[in-house]
Amino acid sequence: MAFSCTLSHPLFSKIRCVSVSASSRVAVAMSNDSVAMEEKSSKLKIPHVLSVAGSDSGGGAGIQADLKTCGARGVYCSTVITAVTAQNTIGVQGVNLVPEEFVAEQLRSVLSDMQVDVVKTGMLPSIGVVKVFCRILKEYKVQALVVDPVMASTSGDVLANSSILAGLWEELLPMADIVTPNLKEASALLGGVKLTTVADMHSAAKSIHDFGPRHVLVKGGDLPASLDAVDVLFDGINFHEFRASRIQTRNTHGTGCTLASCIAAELAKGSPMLQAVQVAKHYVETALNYSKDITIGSGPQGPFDHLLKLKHSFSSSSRQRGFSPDDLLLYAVTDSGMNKRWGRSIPDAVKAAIEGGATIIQLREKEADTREFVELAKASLEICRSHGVPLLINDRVDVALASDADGVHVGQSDMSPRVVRSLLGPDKIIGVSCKTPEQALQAWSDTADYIGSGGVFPTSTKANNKTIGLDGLKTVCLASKLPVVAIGGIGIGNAGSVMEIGVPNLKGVAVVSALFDRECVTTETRKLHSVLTDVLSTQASR
Ligand SMILES: Nc1ncnc2c1ncn2[C@@H]1O[C@H](COP(=O)(O)OP(=O)(O)O)[C@@H](O)[C@H]1O
Ligand SMILES: Cc1ncc(COP(=O)(O)O)c(N)n1
Ligand SMILES: [Mg+2]
Repeated sequence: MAFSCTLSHPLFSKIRCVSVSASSRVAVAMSNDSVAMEEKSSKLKIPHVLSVAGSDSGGGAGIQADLKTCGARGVYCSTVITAVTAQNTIGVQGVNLVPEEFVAEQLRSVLSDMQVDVVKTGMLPSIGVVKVFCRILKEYKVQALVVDPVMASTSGDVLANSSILAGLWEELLPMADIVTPNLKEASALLGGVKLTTVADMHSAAKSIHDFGPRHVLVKGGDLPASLDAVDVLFDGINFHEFRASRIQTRNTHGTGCTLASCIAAELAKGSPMLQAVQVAKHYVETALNYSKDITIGSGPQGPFDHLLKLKHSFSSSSRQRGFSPDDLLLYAVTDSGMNKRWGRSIPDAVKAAIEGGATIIQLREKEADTREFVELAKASLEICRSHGVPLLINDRVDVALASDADGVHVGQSDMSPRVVRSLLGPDKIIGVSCKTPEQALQAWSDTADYIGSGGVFPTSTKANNKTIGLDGLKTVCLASKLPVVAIGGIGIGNAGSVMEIGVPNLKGVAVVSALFDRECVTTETRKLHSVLTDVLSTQASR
């Protein structure tokens, strides 16, 4: 049966809602059709966490943290909003409570229909909301309940006052599979005891366990003078300490919400509790470390980056822009053998080439073992980033991932560019070696960013490599929808003639021996750079 109501709270005074009663929905859910649908949908089921929490306008904690965390951990997240807060990095400027009846309605909407695996609570701002939540949750079967007993924001502003404590003690905690108080919340739950050491955290966990939750995790983010960030888990029999290095950062707003929702996400995937806490702890540490330098807002408590992504666009040393075909102009490909012969490390060779004007670097390492290759890539990447030059890895997608290089160049017998794209994501650069028009078209439909075409001339770096000559290069360029870099036997003497074949998508030349099998890489790169810029300015003046 449908009915409409006007919500009583000032926040919603103008809003009318239309709803369907819970009982009619249960009846529908029991029909044969929906049973069949349920069976079908369970085959494609994604783990599902329901977050019951407050909205943080600043986006770092509360509902927003839970949504991002679940998203980052590959888990679906539905939401029941208990309060709307006006919050930023300075503090909490206002709190507007959602009426209890409307919290109840949201709960029923989600729980009656959406196959929730795990429920996670954050800000439950009043005893009424705590009671409504407990009453309704008992009507539905879920796999686990994670309770983050939020009482204050990190800024010290009150989000739920001590009047909720009775509801926690008597109703909520006995239902919880895990409760995750910080030091202040643990102290409040225990009537105000002082907690200042890890030993205190152990005894607090034990005492809170007496209220009935299956597990208690006392979080030590605010433990004074502790080098590590230590959390203590008690499962009713054993204690487990989780330690992470304490990240020096202002961006700790929302760590508690994030930890709890990550635990919920891992439980929803089916992990046992100990493993869920371990993963969540590691996730928070990684996210904090990753975003320790980002600056959002001017207050003392910044949010961090749940998606481990912002660093790239905020850090001044990172690439500031996406791939541009003009990056292909002077494409330097390192060769470990040659550099070794001339007594250079790969990072030194990279630095020298960039100083001479290389516009993109590819590391082609056929000799180094994997661990060494990753280290070489990381060291080279630091140099490339500080000059705004993209760094690609030849063949090795794993090395590109491990080093966070800007992309990969693959050959026809390496991993398909489409698979590489699925592994590296939309922002990385993917290049493919192509000798024929068909291969060039395939590279485009496989989502590559550019193609390397050759060998144009015979070369010592690839024995038995069929050359395609300038005519072959031109044919491939004309067919290609992607920008092209020419490769194979190209140096200062012939780069001009290659660039002058007269096709607009030929954007540059890739060079190995002409730069690295020489005594001074910077000098040779500079010479080649001036040949190429001469060609470009002649072409521009035509
Ligand atoms: N600077 C930090 N470095 C590493 N981990 C931290 C840091 N601050 C907090 N944590 C971790 O973040 C999680 C949330 O802890 P805490 O800040 O105590 O809770 P809350 O955010 O609820 O106040 C815990 O696992 C804690 O150990
Ligand atoms: C809406 C809302 N919920 C929870 C917190 C706690 O944040 P923290 O994780 O920093 O203690 C918050 N600041 N705002
Ligand atoms: Mg905190």
